[in-house]
Amino acid sequence: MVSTDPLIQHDVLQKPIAPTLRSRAKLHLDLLLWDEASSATERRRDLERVQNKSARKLIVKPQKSGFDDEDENTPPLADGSSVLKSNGRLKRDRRMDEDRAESTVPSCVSLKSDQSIGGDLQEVIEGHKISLKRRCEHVTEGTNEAGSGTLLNKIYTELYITEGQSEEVDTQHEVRQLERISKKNIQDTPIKCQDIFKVLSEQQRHIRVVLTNGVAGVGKTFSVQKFSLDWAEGLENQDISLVLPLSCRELNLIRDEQHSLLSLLHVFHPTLQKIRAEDLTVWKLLFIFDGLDESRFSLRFNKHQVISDVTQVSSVEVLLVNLIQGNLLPSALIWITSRPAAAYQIPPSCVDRITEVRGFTDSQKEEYFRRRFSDEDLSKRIISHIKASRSLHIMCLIPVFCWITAIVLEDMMTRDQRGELPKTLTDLYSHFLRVQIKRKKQKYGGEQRPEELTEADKELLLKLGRLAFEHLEKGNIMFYSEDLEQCGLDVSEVSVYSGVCTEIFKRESVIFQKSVYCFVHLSIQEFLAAVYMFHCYTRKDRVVIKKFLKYSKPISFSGFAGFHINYNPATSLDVFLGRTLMKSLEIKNGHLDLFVRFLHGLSLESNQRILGGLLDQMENHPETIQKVLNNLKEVNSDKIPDRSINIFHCLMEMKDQSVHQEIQEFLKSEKKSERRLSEFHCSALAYLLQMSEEVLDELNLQRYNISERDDVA
Ligand SMILES: Nc1ncnc2c1ncn2[C@@H]1O[C@H](COP(=O)(O)OP(=O)(O)OP(=O)(O)O)[C@@H](O)[C@H]1O
Repeated sequence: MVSTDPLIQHDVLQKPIAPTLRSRAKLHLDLLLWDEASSATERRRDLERVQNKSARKLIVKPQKSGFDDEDENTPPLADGSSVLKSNGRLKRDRRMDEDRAESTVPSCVSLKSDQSIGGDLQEVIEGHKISLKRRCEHVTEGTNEAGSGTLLNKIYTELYITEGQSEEVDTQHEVRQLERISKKNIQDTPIKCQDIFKVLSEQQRHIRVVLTNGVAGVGKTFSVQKFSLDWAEGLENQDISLVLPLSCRELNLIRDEQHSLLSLLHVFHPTLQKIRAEDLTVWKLLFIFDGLDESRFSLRFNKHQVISDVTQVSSVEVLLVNLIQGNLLPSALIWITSRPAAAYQIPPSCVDRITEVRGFTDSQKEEYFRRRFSDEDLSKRIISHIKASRSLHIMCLIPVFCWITAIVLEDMMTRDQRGELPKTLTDLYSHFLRVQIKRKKQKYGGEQRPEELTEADKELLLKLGRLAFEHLEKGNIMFYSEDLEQCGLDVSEVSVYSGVCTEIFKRESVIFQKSVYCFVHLSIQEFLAAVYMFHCYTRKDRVVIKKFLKYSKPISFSGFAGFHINYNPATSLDVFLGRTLMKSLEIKNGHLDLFVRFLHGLSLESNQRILGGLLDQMENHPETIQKVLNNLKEVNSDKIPDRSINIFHCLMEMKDQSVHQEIQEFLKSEKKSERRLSEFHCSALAYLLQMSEEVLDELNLQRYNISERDDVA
């Protein structure tokens, strides 16, 4: 029936922020050796030539074309509703008509426009292609050592992407988004990444705005990188004149500045310094906004300044909204990627196509490992190990887990003493940290055996843990050197653990004068934060723990009601973990869920051992562990039905099989069960059924003793 594998919990990837650490090659402005004086006349001539040539077929829109009459009547700062009603819908419909006309034009016409672009303009495009290729062809995946980047094309594995949205977007928590991915009954139409702007059926109209959803670590940024590289190498989408990736993470850095669209492009794509406003109107542009979830903008589609001129200065968020709505450069294509919980920020009326990156299929998982390891024998062994462990196999649906698994298994397989294969997330992440410690030792030397930690190592890792924890609480994923200093870290210390925390945005540019750091993936930040918190608990650091738990309100825990009143960090593990769980359950978007799961996992001695002395080994009395397990099972989950699945995950992290077994028995029993299935059991049942490989012919809920509410749920 349902899998007996204890850990089927790839939902880790809830909300991470995983920076794909692209290599940021320096941009060589000197590629473009422009002679300003001569190019001006030349370019005007080119422009005229393009406009004349394509007047009949190509719609070359000056900024206000098509809507001038309306725009003139529109006050620059329009009240949202009136903008939307008087301009938004009407404009959109009219634009659609024009766009439809445009979309019937075969792509070669656009290509013709490129060909007719004169030498200087063509040179800008070529220069931009070279620069973009440099930026996209390597991936660094957690190491920022010079030259260490892998070629994207070597490791890039085709992803399973679908058109349309499989279900209503869950704005609360991405755990369920991930679970949804593995449901087998979703209607979906696969689409190739390079085709997302193509009209694929007669029913479809011109595709101007595409929104790509996908849970964290599923490969959105990689897709953007691959799309851009293929364009830059002249392989795909050559009807587009310029592909312009703008990561939201980077845009955050100029959140408080005022820019025009043109100056924004100059800042982020210095190779385009020489382009002018009129160039933008004749070229077919694609703007890619990667990682909307990471943006700190508030996109106000209902009330904003209307901008239709690429030289008009405003805030970045206003420029973004105008681009998306089509007020600014109405013929430009827009691609936005986002984790599902943040996608609601874009009104559906602005979006022509929604796609969803769903991760790797089983065969793609295998291909990933084959591509990753040049040693064929090693990749074969790794693939068969993953297949043998159902939990790992399911986790590898999400590419970032494939990456962590690959690092851990490569190390385990090439060691003499392999040890037990990781079965829980805490296991997997503890091994990941161990491998990073070992790599650091091998690289920077040290007298001890590679996995032994000195006091200085411990101190450094715990400082990183503190950084992770303090910023996790605040919801921060990026840090500046001041933040490092506040935790007693300096830049050189962080760089020795570049596989864990690393510097991003090394690009030379005026706006990036400050170095910015982040953990290689949010799940790694969550893990280190849990390591730090567990350390504070074992060291009885009352100040940190009390501060963390201070604001948590009591939730009804039938097993230990009232303990919150007299909480004392020196008391016991079960009380500490119980309070932390309560705190996490109070947070609606679940941003401490994974942290709490790791914290429960770290209470097991077996995981503490993997970390090679980083945590003080606790004398865990079996009774204490049993108390923690009992408490988890006794949480009154009726009050938190949406969140009870995380309690099940905590049990799994502690390698407790009892709930799993109970569910199995429920499923096997022929006669109607006497015992009432609680909300908690229902969540666990639903979860296990979704993750199971076996398809049930029938699930008759009437056979189970559940409340009506559960039935509806
Ligand atoms: N197509 C792919 N081929 C090979 N590896 C991939 C692929 N997609 C993703 N990965 C691996 O997964 C990691 C995370 O991917 P990526 O950063 O693209 O995810 P994301 O969806 O943008 O996540 P987030 O929402 O957290 O930013 C990459 O660093 C890489 O190791």
